Amino acid sequence: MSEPIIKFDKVVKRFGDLTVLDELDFQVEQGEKVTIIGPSGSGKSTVLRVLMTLEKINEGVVYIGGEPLWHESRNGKLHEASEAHLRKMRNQMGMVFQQFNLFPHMTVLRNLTEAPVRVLGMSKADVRQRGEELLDLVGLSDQKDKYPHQLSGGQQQRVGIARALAMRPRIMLFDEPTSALDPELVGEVLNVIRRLAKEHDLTMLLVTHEMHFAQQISDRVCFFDKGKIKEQGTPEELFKAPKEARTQEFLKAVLNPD
Ligand SMILES: Nc1ncnc2c1ncn2[C@@H]1O[C@H](COP(=O)(O)OP(=O)(O)OP(=O)(O)O)[C@@H](O)[C@H]1O
Repeated sequence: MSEPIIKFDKVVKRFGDLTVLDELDFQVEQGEKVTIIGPSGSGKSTVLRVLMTLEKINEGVVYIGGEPLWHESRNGKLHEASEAHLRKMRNQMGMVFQQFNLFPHMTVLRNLTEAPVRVLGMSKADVRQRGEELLDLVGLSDQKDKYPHQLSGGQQQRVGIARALAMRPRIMLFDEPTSALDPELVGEVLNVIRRLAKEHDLTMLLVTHEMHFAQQISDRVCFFDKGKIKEQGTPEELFKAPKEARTQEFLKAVLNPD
């Protein structure tokens, strides 16, 4: 098998005395769609935030496409990465947050074109065309001249997805992308992610509380508990025949809350 596109090698992340990632070993293959599920506080979002270089790690090494994320190799040794290295590595990833984080003073299309022009130095014409294609992909071609406050939460989140894709990432990270939405708007966002997963060769890593969706979309589901992967497998294996008592208990609680 080729080199994993994401690899966590004994990664430790602490906040003060609290160990949030506990010598975590975790890998994602190129093109794989992986979902992380688990109880609140188990470290799920931290995995994504570490990848997006929003949280530093304390120990271990994270690799993206075989290259250390938080380190640079000099004279055969790993040293703390420079800001330029972090920026280069971060540009390989796109992240969709719970809160959509759109630029409020920019139109929908400008939200998509701003960073590719400014950060990647792409031509305005190319970026505009790509932006329009992406708005088509998320079903919002007719909204391109509106401002974020004129859109529903579901529409804003679809712009958030298109905006992340506009940076041409190799890896898409989704951090509970529907948890801030009214229930009737969840479906339209999940549909867009489902379509992306099906039609594109992107590597996708998702944290979600939507178990049914995780089941449908994932090649692999990882159950996190206390900063480690307690159990992982295909959706079929994990949801239909979980082996660990902790996984069984968690799934029972979330699938049959009453
Ligand atoms: N900046 C921070 N400072 C201190 N503690 C933090 C910080 N960020 C996260 N934590 C703590 O780290 C732990 C793991 O957080 P994380 O957000 O990764 O959990 P999670 O599994 O995604 O949970 P949830 O499902 O509730 O979002 C939690 O106990 C959280 O309170």
